[in-house]
Amino acid sequence: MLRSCTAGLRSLWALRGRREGAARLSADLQPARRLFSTEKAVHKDWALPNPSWSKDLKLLFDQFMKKCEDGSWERLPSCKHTCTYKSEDFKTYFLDPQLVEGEGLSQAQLFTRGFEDGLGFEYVIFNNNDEKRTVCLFQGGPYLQGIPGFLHGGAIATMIDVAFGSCAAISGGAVMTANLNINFKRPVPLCSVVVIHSQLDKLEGRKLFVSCNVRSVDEKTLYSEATGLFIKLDPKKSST
Ligand SMILES: CCCCCCCCCC(=O)SCCNC(=O)CCNC(=O)[C@H](O)C(C)(C)COP(=O)(O)OP(=O)(O)OC[C@H]1O[C@@H](n2cnc3c(N)ncnc32)[C@H](O)[C@@H]1OP(=O)(O)O
Repeated sequence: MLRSCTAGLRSLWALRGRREGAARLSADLQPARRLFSTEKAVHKDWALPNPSWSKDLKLLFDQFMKKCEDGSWERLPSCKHTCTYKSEDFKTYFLDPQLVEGEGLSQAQLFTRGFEDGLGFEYVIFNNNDEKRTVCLFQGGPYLQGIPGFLHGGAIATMIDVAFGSCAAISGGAVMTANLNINFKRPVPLCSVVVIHSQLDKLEGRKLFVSCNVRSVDEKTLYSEATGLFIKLDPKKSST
């Protein structure tokens, strides 16, 4: 395992070197890195394959893209600068308008998208709105190491939180994490791909109860199980 991880790291560093030219993305990948615009800015969609994605991740991505064709599943785009996930709701209800308008948020970016390709969180989330569940395909890079050769538990918790957030948002819209419970059953090898299956178990007023499991690509290894409580934000309340 360690040998394959070392090989993975070596190829990541080689990749990094190759990318230090003027063209950051290779020409053939530029169409895949779709750009889409909002009123204010142009944002890159990070939930698409890049050269650091392993064969496993690309294969699973293709399988889920196929499932999207009949509309039962949808791939969630992902921006560094929170152009998705109804960020306007959060701004309206929870942020000081001066902070929003001023320089305060100009440096802000999504924690999980703050790493160079392949070094941190590589992931894509697919939603099944009818079944109120999500699948998150996640490859944790070398900067997420905890004990040598394995992912940091905090990185796994982060990814579970993000996957849960997307799952809860299907029914709740703008939600926040109130509680997370994680059982870490097996360590996750660095640079491997895991699949996080999340589902909404119960909706009770503003409370959304979710659960998930984190498994290897072949589903033989159960790495973690978790439950979470998300609260639908109340526009009449302020968190500050
Ligand atoms: C593109 C981006 C995609 C990224 C996805 C990212 C996902 C990441 C999401 C996060 O990490 S959010 C950051 C971490 N979370 C926080 O910082 C939340 C901090 N907590 C709060 O702001 C408030 O506690 C919260 C908004 C969650 C709830 O406050 P409210 O005032 O709106 O609700 P309230 O306290 O009235 O509680 C509503 C109900 O939930 C229950 N509740 C709240 N917190 C609970 C808790 N921790 N455990 C159990 N029950 C809880 C509470 O008892 C009550 O139950 P009942 O309706 O039955 O009376």
